[in-house]
Amino acid sequence: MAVPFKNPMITYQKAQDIIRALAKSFGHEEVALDDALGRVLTEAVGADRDYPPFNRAAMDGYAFHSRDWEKGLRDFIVQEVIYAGQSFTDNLKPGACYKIMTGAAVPPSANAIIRREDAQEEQGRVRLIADAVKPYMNIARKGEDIRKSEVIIPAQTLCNASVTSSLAAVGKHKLLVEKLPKLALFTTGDEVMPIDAPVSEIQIRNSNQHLLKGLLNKWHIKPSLCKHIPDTKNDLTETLRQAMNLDMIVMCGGVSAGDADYVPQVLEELGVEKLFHKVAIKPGKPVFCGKLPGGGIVFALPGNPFSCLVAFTLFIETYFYYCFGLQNQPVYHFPILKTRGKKHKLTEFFAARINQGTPGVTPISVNGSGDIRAGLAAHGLGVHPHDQEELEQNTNIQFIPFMNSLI
Ligand SMILES: Nc1nc2c(c(=O)[nH]1)N[C@H]1C(S)=C(S)[C@@H](COP(=O)(O)OP(=O)(O)OC[C@H]3O[C@@H](n4cnc5c(N)ncnc54)[C@H](O)[C@@H]3O)O[C@H]1N2
Ligand code: MOO
Repeated sequence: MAVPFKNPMITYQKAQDIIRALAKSFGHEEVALDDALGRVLTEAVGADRDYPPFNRAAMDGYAFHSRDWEKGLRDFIVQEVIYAGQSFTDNLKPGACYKIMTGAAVPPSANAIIRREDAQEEQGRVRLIADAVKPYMNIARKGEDIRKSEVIIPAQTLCNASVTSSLAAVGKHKLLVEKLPKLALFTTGDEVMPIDAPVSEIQIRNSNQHLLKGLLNKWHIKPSLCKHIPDTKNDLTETLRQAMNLDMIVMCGGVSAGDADYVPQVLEELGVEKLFHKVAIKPGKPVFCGKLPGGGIVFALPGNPFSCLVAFTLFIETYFYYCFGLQNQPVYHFPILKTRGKKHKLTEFFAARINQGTPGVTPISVNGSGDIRAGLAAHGLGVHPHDQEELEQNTNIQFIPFMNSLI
């Protein structure tokens, strides 16, 4: 009798291609600048005026006209004191200067500033000391940074503090951002207990719920439904049914080959179209991904904590990068600082840390994908390609940083 045909596992690159092809925006919404950190801007923002908007004093000192200096004048009458935010009263008379503060607008009759440290002021007069004077020295000229209407922040930018401060500078207090998906987060397993409940020797605590909440939170996504589901087909069916119309379901556990691993079967019974189940990676191999009947997507991740972290990083993050119109998930190349072996034919992802001294990454040893310390101290995942038995010390490897781990 013929041996039943076993589907070959797809590569993680192929799985990522499938996910990218399905990615879509969840729509746009307007938010106040105060709520924009961590969100993705959907509109390009231009300068509302020239920057600096006026000729700005870059130093506390004395503003005068270089013409007077060229005529050999070194002693000036202090005609007026100008503070930041304050307008001047009169144009400079010949032989006069302004005492001016950093950030103040330099009047048109002055075109150079000598620093306070390079001047001697006494009784309304000042002696200015400099080897040479060039027009506009110590003055930031109107429009020299940015011209009015010039785009300063392109669309599809992730808002960090530098972005929100630039938006604030141009008066953009309301902005259009990508909407976040409506998402359900489910963990599964009869042995998995709430973290504040007593645990017997053969039970474990629900650490993955916190792992996944934390990973989602980096994208500012809060699940609208968050539940733990026991390992029965009935419980799974009833709970999953409530989430079929959401944009996304993220779940973990119950996806491999055990007698109680009902997740893929129940999802398909509820009308989910399987996109892939099992990818040629370690850890994370049993990951499942499917299309919800309502148009959303479901990711069912393996239950082992490190498998869950790896599958989230490779597949769910890829999905978010594309849905939010960001560039590809970054992949860096670094020398590996310690030789690393592997005995199987799958692509392996290992926790790794960027070194602070010698440039490179150091693998972090853990005792397999069930080790609860798996992601501790890691900045991201090193990639050990399927066809290489050994990654020799100092060879360049691919490194996928965890979202926001490098800043
Ligand atoms: N016959 C086979 N058995 C297994 C295979 C296989 O290919 N054939 N794959 C193995 C691999 S690889 C993985 S990974 C696991 C994944 O299994 P499941 O996704 O079905 O997950 P569970 O069996 O439910 O749990 C695995 C492990 O993780 C613990 N767990 C589950 N949920 C949580 C949680 N919320 N917080 C913390 N820890 C959790 C669970 O107690 C188990 O120890 O399957 C292998 N088996
Ligand atoms: O691949 Mo499983 O994801 O090793 O434990």
